[in-house]
Amino acid sequence: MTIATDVRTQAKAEVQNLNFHYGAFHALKGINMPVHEKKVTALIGPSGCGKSTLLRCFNRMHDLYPGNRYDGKILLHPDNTNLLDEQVDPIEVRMRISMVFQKPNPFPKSIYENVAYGLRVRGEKRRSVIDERVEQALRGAALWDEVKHRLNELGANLSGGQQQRLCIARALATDPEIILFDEPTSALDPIATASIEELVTELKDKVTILIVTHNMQQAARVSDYTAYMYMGELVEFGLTDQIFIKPQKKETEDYITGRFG
Ligand SMILES: Nc1ncnc2c1ncn2[C@@H]1O[C@H](COP(=O)(O)OP(=O)(O)OP(=O)(O)O)[C@@H](O)[C@H]1O
Repeated sequence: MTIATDVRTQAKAEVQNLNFHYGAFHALKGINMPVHEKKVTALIGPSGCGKSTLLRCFNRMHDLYPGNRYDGKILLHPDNTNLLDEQVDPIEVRMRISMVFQKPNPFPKSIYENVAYGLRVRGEKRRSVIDERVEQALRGAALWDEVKHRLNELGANLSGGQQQRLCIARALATDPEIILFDEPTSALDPIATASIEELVTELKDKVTILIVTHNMQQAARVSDYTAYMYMGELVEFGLTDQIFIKPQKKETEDYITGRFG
């Protein structure tokens, strides 16, 4: 595996010798990779290579199903917490690391309550604090101006692109350190896709981002770093410009240029 990184940026997280099993199936094999702070890292590779599996390790989603097994570490800096440690509460992990899914999935609640949800789970009861955080999160997701007069309407009444921005606002509300995006635009039209891509680029001023995408142009447009995976292994990791212009491995080049995959 080839790792070329920009040493000037700090790692927000580090994947160390990560193996993951779905029962008997060995889905991730010895993954080592930094996740740079306040940068966008794209996970790319052919269908079934393990992109979503890797993403889901970061917020311990796999804990929800029996038979799944992690080995290795994902260290979250600055406190060096190993996110995969059994002693670490997955609920706490999910407060620090939020996820935005492929299909917009607002809760069957109002726009306001969708965004307030994580704060309420955290035990926040002060209405003024919740109001302020909801507005901040909706502004952060570039949705405030479109919804400020209809906060009590159901989230599901919004367009697909707006629903995805609502899910991003919900993810932002708890002030996460990392946001995981799992193919966030694959269910959206080109205009909604462009607005989500623009948002991802703006968000990296505040938060570290990891994004799974099938769309090579999207990876090239939005990410600073790219990881190319194949059959559960990390083949190459580096600055996106380098991976797309001058990859070090032939397998990466074949995938990027469409000769394979
Ligand atoms: N719940 C599961 N149980 C068993 N195997 C699984 C499970 N989920 C995924 N896999 C297998 O793990 C491997 C990696 O799947 P994963 O969904 O991470 O790939 P991916 O790169 O995200 O693919 P895609 O781009 O098609 O979404 C695949 O071989 C898949 O069949």
